[in-house]
Amino acid sequence: MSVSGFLDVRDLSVWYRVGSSEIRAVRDESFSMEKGEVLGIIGESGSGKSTLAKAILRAIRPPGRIGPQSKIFFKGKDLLAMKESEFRREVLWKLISYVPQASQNSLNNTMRVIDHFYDTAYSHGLSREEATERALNLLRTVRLDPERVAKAYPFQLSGGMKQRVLIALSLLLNPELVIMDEAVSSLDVATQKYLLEIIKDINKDMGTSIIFITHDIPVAAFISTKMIVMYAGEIVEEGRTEEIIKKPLHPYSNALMSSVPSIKGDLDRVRPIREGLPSTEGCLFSTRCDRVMESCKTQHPGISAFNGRRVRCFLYGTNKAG
Ligand SMILES: Nc1ncnc2c1ncn2[C@@H]1O[C@H](COP(=O)(O)OP(=O)(O)OP(=O)(O)O)[C@@H](O)[C@H]1O
Repeated sequence: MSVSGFLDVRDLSVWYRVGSSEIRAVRDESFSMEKGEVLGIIGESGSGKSTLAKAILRAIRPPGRIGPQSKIFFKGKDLLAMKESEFRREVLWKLISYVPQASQNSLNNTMRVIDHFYDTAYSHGLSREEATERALNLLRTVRLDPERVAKAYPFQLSGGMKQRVLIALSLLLNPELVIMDEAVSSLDVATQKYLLEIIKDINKDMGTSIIFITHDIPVAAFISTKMIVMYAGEIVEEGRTEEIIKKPLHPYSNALMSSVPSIKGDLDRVRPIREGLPSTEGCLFSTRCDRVMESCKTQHPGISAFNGRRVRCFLYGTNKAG
């Protein structure tokens, strides 16, 4: 697979310990991202999307662990090999920042909005004047009234406004990559649309690259230029968003697209995804796949290149059965 020189994730595995057993949340996955892209990561709940993001942010805490062979390069720097203090000083917020899942609750109701900006600014050596100027500009960028909102307390703002504050905050140190985890999920549809347009403008006008994690296919279709589809900790398909939306190749991607009315056809053609747990043998999706073959039940498919995409399925590429 190609190497971008921007973000290159190699052989990433993440385990969590639950009681006496371990869950493999990301299974030896590799992918790249180019500067300026909006990379959408989609998949059902529990497919490993947030874990992937947390690994890039070095936020997997024991008893969770990252496999020793895993590498995450950002502009050539091996993030997992850095000292924790160096990562916090040189990378977090400055190069890579994030808007966490359920993030509206991450603002402190006893602090004014501007104080949240000061907190991050001080820890990175930015003066109060500089922080104020940047904060007001960023609040304007996310289409908030800067003077009024800066002085407000989070509990005085609507959900959509709080989310915009968090996006502004994530941009304070002008990072090159922002990871947004379910950034619009808790909002009503009209507010979602408004916020997605703001995020698109940030990508276009500021050149900020974005990893956008969502289980919402229409949202991913609207915002992303490239897409990764995850199932049970594996990347099952990767390619340009418009191509995956128009013609999903992997049976799981196809099932996802067919489960959404606004993406493919009318309501009569909406099909819920067949229920079932990931298989413990062969292809993980074989228990739910409507194109399952005998080989899928015993052999595990690797991911292979096919028509400008990568697909993990025996129907395509060098994996193709027969
Ligand atoms: N801290 C944790 N301890 C134990 N298991 C975890 C932990 N965090 C995630 N998991 C498990 O790892 C797997 C992947 O979870 P993850 O949150 O990455 O998925 P996701 O696709 O982001 O789903 P969601 O949108 O629901 O967060 C799931 O089986 C989940 O239960």
